[in-house]
Amino acid sequence: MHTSHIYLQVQKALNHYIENGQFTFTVALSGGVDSVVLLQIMHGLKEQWPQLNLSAIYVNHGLSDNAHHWQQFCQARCEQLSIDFKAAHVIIKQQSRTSIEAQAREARYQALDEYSPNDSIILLGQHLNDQVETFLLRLKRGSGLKGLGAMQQTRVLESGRECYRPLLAVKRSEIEAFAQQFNISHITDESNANERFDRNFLRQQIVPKLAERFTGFEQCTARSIELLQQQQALLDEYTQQDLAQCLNQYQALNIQNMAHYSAIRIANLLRAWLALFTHTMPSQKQLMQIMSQAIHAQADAQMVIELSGGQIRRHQGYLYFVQPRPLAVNIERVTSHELVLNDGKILQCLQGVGVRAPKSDEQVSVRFNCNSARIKPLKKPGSNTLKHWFKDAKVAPWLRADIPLIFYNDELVQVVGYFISDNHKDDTGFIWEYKS
Ligand SMILES: Nc1ncnc2c1ncn2[C@@H]1O[C@H](COP(=O)(O)OP(=O)(O)OP(=O)(O)O)[C@@H](O)[C@H]1O
Repeated sequence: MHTSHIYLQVQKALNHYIENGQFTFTVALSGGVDSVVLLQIMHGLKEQWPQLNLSAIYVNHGLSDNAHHWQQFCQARCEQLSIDFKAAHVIIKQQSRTSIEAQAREARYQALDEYSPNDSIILLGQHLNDQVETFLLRLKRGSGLKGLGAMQQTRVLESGRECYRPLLAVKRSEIEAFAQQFNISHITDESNANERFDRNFLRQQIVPKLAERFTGFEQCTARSIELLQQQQALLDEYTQQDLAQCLNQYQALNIQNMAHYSAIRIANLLRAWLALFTHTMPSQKQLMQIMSQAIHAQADAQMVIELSGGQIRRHQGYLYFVQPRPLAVNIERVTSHELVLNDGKILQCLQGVGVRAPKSDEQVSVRFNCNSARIKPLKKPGSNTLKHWFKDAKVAPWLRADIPLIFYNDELVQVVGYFISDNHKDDTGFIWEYKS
């Protein structure tokens, strides 16, 4: 076993972890030939790397009548090899929009993340043929560079934990031959034969024909995928540079800085910018709308583009992505020097240049969204409404409702972060600020 090609491939693939002192691995064990062979190889590698800390996890989706049987099979296999085993049960809530397979996959990755030991790398059994099939499925959907790049060898889960696919360069036939040679039993999922599923159709009907006609078809496709992934990585680097050029500290995009870019470069930048806030990307039509309205329209035109998860708005030469937030709640009768607002931010009252202390008959309150309240700000020519002063200070309209306003009875004495009342100014008074 130790000299077989596939064993050496896995050993080579994991070397960089071992060299960096990472010895803890969890095999995502489905009972299928790929992950069972992977488990066996990892068990073999333990002789060579005694520090290896191995475990295995089976995710029971409860979708097949056989799920329990598969779980028992995985458990028994691990007991034979003295490998720690865990079964995680997940409940798939049927949602209409996504396929049951996609939901099961998502739930599976979540469970693998949640139930695997904290410091372990999760090992997955996907191989070269899975990769080729994924590529062809994406081709059929009309994917671009990123989609055709198919599966990465490493996948980072929501928590930051790594999944790794050490068999990605190994052909299915080799894995099956290995299982046969070393008499490794495994489960066969009958649904894999059903050609109603596109992947099975490609596996059974298409890839064998292509491989018969074109020698080395799978390896050549894998080579193309590798090149596509490299080109995507390169593009990502350039995209990061563009973002750095155009983003301000509020994650708003400077329109002028990107206006001289080509249309495809702007579209790429917009997608990368939106990905900072939302998983749902705009359609091609929405993207064109953003480009024509946001970038090329009159500078002073009001603009709101609704996307799922938020709105794109333009203000003072910048594009903002505005997400729905809970309405700020007033706090009447302030008695403390530290307040927790309903969005979780903390306001504190410090001593210094600010407004005088309230008199005994003055009630302090924090209010929001009082555009018609009047104030004469320090160093401003006269008294006017808050709406006027916000405009004067170029505060984006959607940010105004979140700015805390300090009142003494019904008199506005401070607009936090912006103005203090000239009439209440005191060099040894009080000033309200956000606690960082
Ligand atoms: N029920 C399961 N429990 C634990 N691990 C699993 C389970 N099902 C699949 N895996 C892991 O995922 C690998 C890929 O399996 P499979 O190709 O069936 O999954 P998929 O997620 O639908 O595929 P893909 O991610 O390629 O679209 C397996 O080799 C195994 O490591």
